Amino acid sequence: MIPSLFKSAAMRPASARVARLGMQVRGNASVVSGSQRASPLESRRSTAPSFERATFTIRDGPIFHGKSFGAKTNISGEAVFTTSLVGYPESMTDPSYRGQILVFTQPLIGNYGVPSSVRDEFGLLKYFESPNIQAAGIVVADAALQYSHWTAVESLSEWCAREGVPAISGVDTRAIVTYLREQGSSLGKVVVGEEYDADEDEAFEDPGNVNLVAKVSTKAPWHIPSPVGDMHVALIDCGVKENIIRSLVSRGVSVTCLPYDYPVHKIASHFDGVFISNGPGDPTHCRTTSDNLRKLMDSSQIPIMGICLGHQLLAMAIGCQTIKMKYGNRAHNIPALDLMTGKCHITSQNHGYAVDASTIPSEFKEYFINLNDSSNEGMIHKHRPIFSTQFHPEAKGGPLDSSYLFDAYVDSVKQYKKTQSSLYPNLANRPSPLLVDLLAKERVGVAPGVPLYQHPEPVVA
Ligand SMILES: NC(=O)CC[C@H](N)C(=O)O
Repeated sequence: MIPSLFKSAAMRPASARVARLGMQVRGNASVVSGSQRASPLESRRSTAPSFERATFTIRDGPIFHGKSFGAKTNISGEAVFTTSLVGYPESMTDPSYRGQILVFTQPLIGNYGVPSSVRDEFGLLKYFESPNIQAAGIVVADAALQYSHWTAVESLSEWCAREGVPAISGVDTRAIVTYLREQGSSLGKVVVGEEYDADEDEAFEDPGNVNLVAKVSTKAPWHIPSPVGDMHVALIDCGVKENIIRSLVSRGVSVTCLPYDYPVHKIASHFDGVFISNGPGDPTHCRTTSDNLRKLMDSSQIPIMGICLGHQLLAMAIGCQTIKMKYGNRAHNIPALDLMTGKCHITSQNHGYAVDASTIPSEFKEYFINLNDSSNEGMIHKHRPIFSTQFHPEAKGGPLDSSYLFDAYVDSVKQYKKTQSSLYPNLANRPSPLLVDLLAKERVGVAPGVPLYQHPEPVVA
């Protein structure tokens, strides 16, 4: 029962909230013991390794006791939850999760193992969204120690340990998520091995204070050619997912990935389109990018598409405000209504910020809205080929409902290229050395004459 003294969740002290969630309260911190919980798979395994104890602690909130099944290291970050049922390799390697401790509501994680770093016909990672795990740590109810899938090469536990990412299992993720939904996304900490002592607490690091995009964006431009078409797009890499690049390259669009703060407006005339990727953290850390986009839209009619952080940055460029959501939207089944067609699409999402739709200026209109919480899901220019979505139309792990948006973008890129080629025949068939020299001229990072490398190598943490 909620004590009548406290009118809203926000007014109740942590201990009252914790008691309501069915946790044991000790002093001003609560303890949930998961050490006796064994997953059915673990109990069937005859050579089950022994795991160290670990705790997951929410700042000013409960402590959950479980066991470590990843790297023996301690981390702190923003605790967020995803309700996705599948796709943990894709989610964990999504650069938008950088700095976040990812709590899975799906109770059993790891049962199909972890695939290899094999690349596809375009040289892109087939099963991951970036070369490394990006989430700071993971929290699951049960971690499957036995796994089975034809693509699997190692267990979730081995992968986390190899990548230096702590992971905790045997905790009540239902209680964690209930807490995060009531309190909002909170800072959290995973501590492995030692007995957690709330009195000797180290500071909780807030990734919201850091420009995470600067950490995940490419440091120098790189190029990936499309074998099936002659269009060419400049992609502002704020932490791009492999499947966004694949969605373009497979549709005949060669992609040059640029650092997030690259002055794209200065070189836009050499491209047929501009794309702004997803990425981690608070969009207001990337004002250089939104300023560049403003200059781009003022000086060119080039088609533009943005996804997630890309949507937020495009919105900032046209004067919109962004807001931090209470606990964000992270799932593969969120309904978004297309306001142009009246059709509802089931979408994949991973964001903690949103565009305040009331600040969208009159030359744009709202494109999609979220049918769960009515938040903004996209915007579109009334006359020009510019649009962006908060959800992920490229969605690796699915659903594919909104992949038609890439077709729409590529159509506008094709159209623009045709118009530009007839207006400026000299710009057609631009050789790539020109591009390298051009990129070098605008920004240090690429030496003239040196070929652009094809794909960044995995970064060893
Ligand atoms: N997936 C993304 O691009 C996330 C965008 C932004 N970092 C947010 O949390 O809202």
